Order: sequence, then C-alpha cells, then structure tokens
Amino acid sequence: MKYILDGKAMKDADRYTIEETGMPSLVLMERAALKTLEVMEQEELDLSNVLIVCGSGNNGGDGFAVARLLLQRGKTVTVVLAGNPDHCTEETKTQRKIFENCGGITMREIPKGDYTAIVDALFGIGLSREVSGHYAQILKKLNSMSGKKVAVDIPSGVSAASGEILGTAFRADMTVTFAYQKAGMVLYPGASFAGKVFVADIGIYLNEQVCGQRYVTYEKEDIERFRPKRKPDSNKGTYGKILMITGSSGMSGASYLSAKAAYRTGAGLVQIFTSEANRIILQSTLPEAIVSVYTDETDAALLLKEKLEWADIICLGCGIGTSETARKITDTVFGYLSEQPKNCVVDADGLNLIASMEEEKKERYLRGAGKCLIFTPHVKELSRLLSKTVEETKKNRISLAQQYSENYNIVLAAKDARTVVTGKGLFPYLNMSGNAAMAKAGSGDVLAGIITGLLALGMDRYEAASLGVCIHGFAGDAARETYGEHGVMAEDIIEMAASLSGEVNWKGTKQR
Ligand SMILES: NC(=O)C1=CN([C@@H]2O[C@H](COP(=O)(O)OP(=O)(O)OC[C@H]3O[C@@H](n4cnc5c(N)ncnc54)[C@H](OP(=O)(O)O)[C@@H]3O)[C@@H](O)[C@H]2O)[C@@H](O)CC1
Ligand SMILES: [K+]
Repeated sequence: MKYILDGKAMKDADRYTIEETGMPSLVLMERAALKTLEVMEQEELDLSNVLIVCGSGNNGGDGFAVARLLLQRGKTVTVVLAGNPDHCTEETKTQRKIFENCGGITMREIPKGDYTAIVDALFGIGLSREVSGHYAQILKKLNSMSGKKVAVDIPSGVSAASGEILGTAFRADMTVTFAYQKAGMVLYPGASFAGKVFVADIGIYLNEQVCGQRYVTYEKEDIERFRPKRKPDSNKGTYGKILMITGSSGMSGASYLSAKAAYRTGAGLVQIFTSEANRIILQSTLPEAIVSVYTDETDAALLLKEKLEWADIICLGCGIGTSETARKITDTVFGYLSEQPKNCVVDADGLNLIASMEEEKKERYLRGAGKCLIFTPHVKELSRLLSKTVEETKKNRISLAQQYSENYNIVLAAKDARTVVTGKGLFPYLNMSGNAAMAKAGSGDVLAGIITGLLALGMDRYEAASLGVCIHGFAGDAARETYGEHGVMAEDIIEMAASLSGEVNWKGTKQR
C-alpha cells in the first residue's frame, strides 16, 4: 500500500520534515539531486552534454545541485536560469552559488546545441497558475529538442493535484519524484507527460495531520496481503449467498461474466435472477450458478422479494436494461434495501434507473440504503447520478465522488482510466493498475462480479471496492501481456484475476 499526494499535502510533508523535525532544507535538496542523478545513470542516459533549465523556486535549486554534481563528474553541463534571479529562494541562491563556485556558468537563454539529455527543473509542486509567455516558450522549445528528457519531481506545467496541463507542459521520458508520487503524474493527462516515474526516498515522511489530498493505492503484492484467506473448515455457505440480478433478453453475457467473476474471486454460492430468455444459455455455460427466472407474464418484483430474503449479498444492474420490468426490479431492490440493509453492488443500468427515479423517492432510497451500497459508475453514469454534464463530471470526478460518498455514505468506484474509490470519512483509493486493452464490452460486468465476490469473502465495502478495482486492473495488465493490446476480452480478465489472486495456478494457457 502506498500514498499518493497532491502538491499541498507534499508541501505539508516538506514543511513538517524541515520545521518540526529540524532537517535542513538543503540536506533534502542534496539528496533529491543525488537521487535524480543516480536514476539518470541507472537508466544509462548519455550524460556527456546535459542541458538543465532552472526556475527560481526550489525545483530550480534541485536543478543547480544536479548540474554541480554533473560538473564534478567531469560532464559538460549547460544551466539556464529561466526565473527571475531576484525571486530565487534562499536554497536556490545557495545552490547556484555552489554550482558557480565549482566553475559552473549560469546562462539566461537556452544556447543552440544538441544536448544528450535535458533536465526540467523549472517548476515543481509550487506551480500555482497557468504557464504562459516566456515560460511557455521555453517548455515548447525543450519539447521540440532531441535528447532524453528528465523531469525533476514533476514535469513543469502539470498540476500536481489534478494532472491537468496548465497551459503548456514538459513532455518527459522519465520523472524522478521525491518521497511520494504526486496525483498529477498518475491522473491523465499529466500521467502521459511524466514518462517512466521513479519515486526517490529523500527522507521526507508524511505526518498524519497533512491537510492536502492524500490517496491510497495498492500494489500487486497487496492483493495477497489484503484478500481474506479461505478457512480450512469452510463450506460453500461460509462465503455468502450472492444474488445477482443481472441480464435481460439478449443480454445473457452480462449475467454470465459477473457471476463467473464472483465465483472465480471466491464466492461460495451464486444465484442469478434474470429473464427466462437466458435460462438455457446460463445453465449450460455456468452450471455452477443457480438460475432463477422471470417471464413476461410473471411478476418479477414479487418473485424477487423471496430471492432478496435468501441473499446475503446482492449485485444489481449488469445488463438489465431500462425496460419497465428492469425499472420495477430496481424499485423493489432499493425499497427492500432501505428497510433491510444488505451489501449491494449497483452497476450499469441499475445506476441509470436509480438516477432517473423521481427525486423524493430517490432521496429516500439513497438515504435509507446508502450505508450498504457500492456504486460502480463510469463517467457518464456518474454524471446522471449527479445531474451534471459529462464534461463537468469528468473534470471534477474525484471531488464530486467524494461529496457523493460523504452525502449518502455510499462507496463509489468512479471508473475511468484511473478509477477512484471513495467512502465516507476515508482517503480516496486511486487505482494505478489497468490499461486501454480493457476498454471492451463486459469489462465492467467483470469488475462488478469481482467486487461482489470480495464482499462474499467478508471484506467491507470500501476495501472490497478498492481491492476489486486493483485486481481487475492487474488482471487486465496480465491479459494484455498474453493477448496483446487489442485482443483482450472480458472473460480473459476473469481468468487472469483468478490466477493473480493465487487461487488457481494458471497463467496464459486459457482456451477460448
Ligand atoms: N526544501 C524543500 O521544500 C524541498 C523542495 N524540493 C523541490 O522544491 C520544489 C518545490 O519548490 P517551491 O515550493 O519553491 O516551488 P517550485 O515548484 O520550485 O516553483 C515555485 C516558483 O515558481 C513560480 N511559479 C509558480 N507557477 C508559475 C507559473 N505558472 N508561471 C511563472 N512562475 C510560476 C512561483 O512564483 P510565485 O507564485 O511565488 O510568484 C515560485 O517562484 C519541489 O517540487 C522539489 O523539486 C526538493 O528539493 C526537496 C526539498
Ligand atoms: K520540474
């Protein structure tokens, strides 16, 4: 498990280390420079003719320190101070002086030349506004030059909080960031400007009282660490009775994928409640599942009540469509959960249907059932839940998801290239695994099934959603390795997820 910080939280951590523990700022800067150089050497960059562009803040100070270390190693280094010399921080002035005392020359304009490596030390986490004018010209020029590009701490122009490009940004091949990853180099578009990211420990540690945004993320080894173990004396009932209210006529795949994902994640018993049209196909493709059905003539809502009583955990929505029957089903489920809270994952049209309910009823259902719900919306579904435009939702996805969780106590897995999981009073989980090969039909059904399966293993909602998103992403990464960028199908993710979690000793040999 790791933390990811925004610029404000990182500044807090810096301040705490310097002011409260008494660690001199220049010591941290020296370590930052040493680590930057270490990574550049490790990555076997050609350091024979390096250009370093420094700003007047402490990011620039790092740049001067790297320049001096290169000089001391006998390399040719050109340093340009792009910021106003009078506005330099004390640390940056000191570093400039040391660099010049060692024979270095500080230029004010970028001299023409072919540089083997270009180091961006213009702005770090202190970037506070759009980059324009002179600075924007410099970044554009650097981007157009050949030579490996290295960003110190964060590419200049990328917002450390949101990953937004503030005007113009440095396009790095690699970024050496200090102490913690910054959210801006994980979230897009910033992530694609950072290149390969190296996190360097320079002796700055988080104090618990940081006031900026702090995210949690899981790494691959956390899957085994956090996933509950199977008990030796267990039976199928130990792992929860799952009711999956999924599929509709012509949409048996959503039922199949979500139920299979729940089973492969560890669920003991899964019952699918779906349209009669899906009975035969589901019984033949997934005989392990109980299949109960409604027909056009039967009252689905009435049948459902008995199933809801039976279930310990519910998953609603994958492939149910927005028919009148689906509407009645959703109404029945939310009505039931408002009275009888049972953990429930709501996905796809389950979300669209709750979003489209009349306000008074929706509010009553969300307030009543919120504490047992996990919603898994992609951006468009989230925008419907929030009654906002897709653009507005995309731009403020994380803060809007946080507000929604705070308001209703719903755990939200707000899906996107970097899915975020929010819960009331909790640090958001920011997911780093996964890739574009997973952008395929059925991938969301698989995620809903994995999260439901983790609930069945006894995880709480926030943990199940976070670990579920993490497993789903790593499984997608493994599937891409086997089937390639375009070849991954949703079912591959299920199989890979099972092998990732150590449940099945299997990798890459699946027959379709
Ligand atoms: N001891 C420490 O704390 C350590 C810090 N470390 C390093 O320091 C970095 C943080 O340093 P920092 O806080 O000095 O901010 P930094 O990113 O250099 O820039 C601030 C300057 O830029 C200016 N400016 C901002 N936006 C602008 C814009 N759009 N266009 C033009 N100007 C703009 C801003 O001007 P102002 O807003 O004040 O007018 C100010 O002058 C951090 O990322 C890490 O690399 C490490 O060495 C470890 C120890
Ligand atoms: K930088």
